[in-house]
Amino acid sequence: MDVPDSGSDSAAGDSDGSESDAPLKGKAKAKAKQGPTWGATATSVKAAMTMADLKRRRREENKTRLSTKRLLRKKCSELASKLGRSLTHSEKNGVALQEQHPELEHAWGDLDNPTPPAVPKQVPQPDNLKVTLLPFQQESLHWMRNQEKTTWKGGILADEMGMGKTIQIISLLVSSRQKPNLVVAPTVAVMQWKNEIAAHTDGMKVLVWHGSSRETDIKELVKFDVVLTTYAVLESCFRKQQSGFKRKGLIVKEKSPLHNVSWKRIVLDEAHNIKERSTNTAKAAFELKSDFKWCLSGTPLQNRVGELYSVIRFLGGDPFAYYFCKICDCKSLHWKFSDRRACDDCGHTPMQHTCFWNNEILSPIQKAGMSGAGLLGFKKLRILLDQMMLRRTKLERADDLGLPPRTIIVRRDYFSPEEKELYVSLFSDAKRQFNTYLDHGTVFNITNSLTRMRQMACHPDLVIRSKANAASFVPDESDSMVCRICNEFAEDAIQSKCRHVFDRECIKQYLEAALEPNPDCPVCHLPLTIDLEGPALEIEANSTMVRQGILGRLDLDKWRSSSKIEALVEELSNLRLKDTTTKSIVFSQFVNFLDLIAYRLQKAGFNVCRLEGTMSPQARDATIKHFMNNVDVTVFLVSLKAGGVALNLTEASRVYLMDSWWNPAVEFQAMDRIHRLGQRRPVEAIKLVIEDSIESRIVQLQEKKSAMIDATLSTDDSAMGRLTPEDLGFFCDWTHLGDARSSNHVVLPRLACFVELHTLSFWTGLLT
Ligand SMILES: Nc1ncnc2c1ncn2[C@@H]1O[C@H](COP(=O)(O)OP(=O)(O)OP(=O)(O)O)[C@@H](O)[C@H]1O
Repeated sequence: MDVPDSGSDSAAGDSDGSESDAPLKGKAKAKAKQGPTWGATATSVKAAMTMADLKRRRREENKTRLSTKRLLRKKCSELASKLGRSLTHSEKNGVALQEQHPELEHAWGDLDNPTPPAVPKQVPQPDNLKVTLLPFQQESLHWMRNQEKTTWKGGILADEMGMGKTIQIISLLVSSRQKPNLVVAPTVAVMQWKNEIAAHTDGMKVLVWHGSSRETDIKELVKFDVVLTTYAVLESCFRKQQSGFKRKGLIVKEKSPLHNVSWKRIVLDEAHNIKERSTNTAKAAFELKSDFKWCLSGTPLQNRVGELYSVIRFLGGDPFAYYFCKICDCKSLHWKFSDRRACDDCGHTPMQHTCFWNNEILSPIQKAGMSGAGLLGFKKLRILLDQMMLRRTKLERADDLGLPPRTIIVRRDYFSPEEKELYVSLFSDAKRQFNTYLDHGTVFNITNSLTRMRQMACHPDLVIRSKANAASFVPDESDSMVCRICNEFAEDAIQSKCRHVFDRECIKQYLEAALEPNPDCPVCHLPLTIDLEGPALEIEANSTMVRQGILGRLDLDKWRSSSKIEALVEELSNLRLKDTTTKSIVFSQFVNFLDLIAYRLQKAGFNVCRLEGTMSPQARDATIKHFMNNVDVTVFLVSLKAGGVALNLTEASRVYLMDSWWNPAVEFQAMDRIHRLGQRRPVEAIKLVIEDSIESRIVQLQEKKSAMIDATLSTDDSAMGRLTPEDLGFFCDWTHLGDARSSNHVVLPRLACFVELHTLSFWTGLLT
């Protein structure tokens, strides 16, 4: 018998597919609540009915549907005449949602006269906190206490980097001392948290929950005031619990202690680590249980407005993070379609379900930019952020902070004639490949070409003498750890199912910039399956596998520097002439480039030290202390991937960014390692750009992204004016197009997240 598809006349639902493997919960309860439904589970219901019953019921349902349709049409036309324009798809969806979920009508309050956010007051310093809070920190303590009384039960503390978010959360923990609390932080920040808690509290008990011998007894964990752990450990525990792991040929599942404790508070430090909602790390965070939840990030928005969904989902924002059914009262935080055809709770199709966030904010901004429905989307986003985010900038709170000024300078240099010739040849090659791709649809690896061009702008040897290109190349054990995209020793190495090794950041870029939705492995061209958030490949302690730097492949007697390295030498030499005590940090994401810089600077008489991702935590700590405590060590060469976040390096007052990164937030994070509380000298951040290369284009993109971030996070309306509707479309989240069916091997064929990179027009513009 025919079962009518109740969804045939409705618009598409909008899952990102990210929760398709969510556990089945409350199914029976919900079904009982909804009554019999059409769809996958309808057969047994039908069997129990007589033919007459079925016909009668169908007639009744059709009647209801018709009258609902008529009602919706009427409501839509009323709204359209009120707005003076035809309704968008999302707006029609919104009308349908409100019909089934009347509470949504008031979700935004009065859009024409939004309630201004409450102004936080200063509360007295908590007695048992050993550091004196600055006035703006006393205000955030007031705000946090109040937030815990709202339906959000937490929020996002998004002060700029270096304003002391750690101490602000510690003040909350001591002001209402309850346990146990969980802090999840990047690995480099864990010891910093431990030290700050030890230094500023009255003996709070802290457990660093890391390493293979960590405590598994939940009864022991709950005895601590604060349990500190990392995103990698959180993800790994969740994976072992959900999917299990192989032991003696069998799949074993292991309970995750972190997910089986009911925490008092959970704090996600550098919460942008969960920005991709479909990753295992984000899902692992979503499944944690606590009374109150806090997110800390100086850069909560890095690429796209859509990234904010993850933190809203983590906080459990109702109704903003929920999926709603358009034809019944079903509502869920999870995308629950076990059979991919019918909702586990209500039985209606995926087409009938809509994520409130996507419908109200993301789609309108994505489709209409900053006019009409898009502008309304931005207004709603502002209202939402005002409810649950506190962000102060260093400029706004300059008086409280007493920080010296920070100047950002872009130094523009040009290639020498020889460098230019090499660059043009590389560029022509990429252009030729691109044209063949356009004409014949052949394989074209954009990321490889982009990386080569960026490396060429730093020093031609990074391309010509890369391992893959070196004439005298003899593979050794360390080659198994070379990233197959940038040909550098992979500092944060992950492996694809086809067993190729990539630097995590490089393969992310590759996937994000792909022209086709499911890009192949850039090496073997098999379908690419890789867990972007999986643990990094480990180098055994007794391994002979050490990074063979580029210097070993060069004839140093004949070696010549590059325009960019000479620009740095000039900068540092001028600085040394003025003041021998000023210390500088030099960031690059290419460790081979750091080798060349180190060689050249040592020849110029500078005493340097360096920090790389392959160093153990102890070695990192020792190197940082060496730099901080020795006056004659004036230059610290730091790999951007290893030392770009969470470090306090206030002994230095100059930062040099040697190569441009697509995401400006990464650069801001790096610059703010020195511009933070504790800094006494004026700070300068100098970006070195080769003007006649791809780098000048990257700087343009960064400016657009910064404008988008300002427009979203601040109340600065002029920032919005710097963006075109097309820019806004690019910045929105397309992850719902992704296929994230497997929780362990997440493939993210995202199309738009790399701003313009995915568009043919970008490439045509760049390569003509
Ligand atoms: N009230 C205060 N008095 C003295 N020092 C403070 C105070 N608040 C914070 N600090 C110091 O400021 C430095 C920066 O703090 P913290 O690392 O918490 O900043 P943050 O906002 O978390 O930065 P990021 O976002 O870069 O991690 C730390 O050394 C901290 O001890």
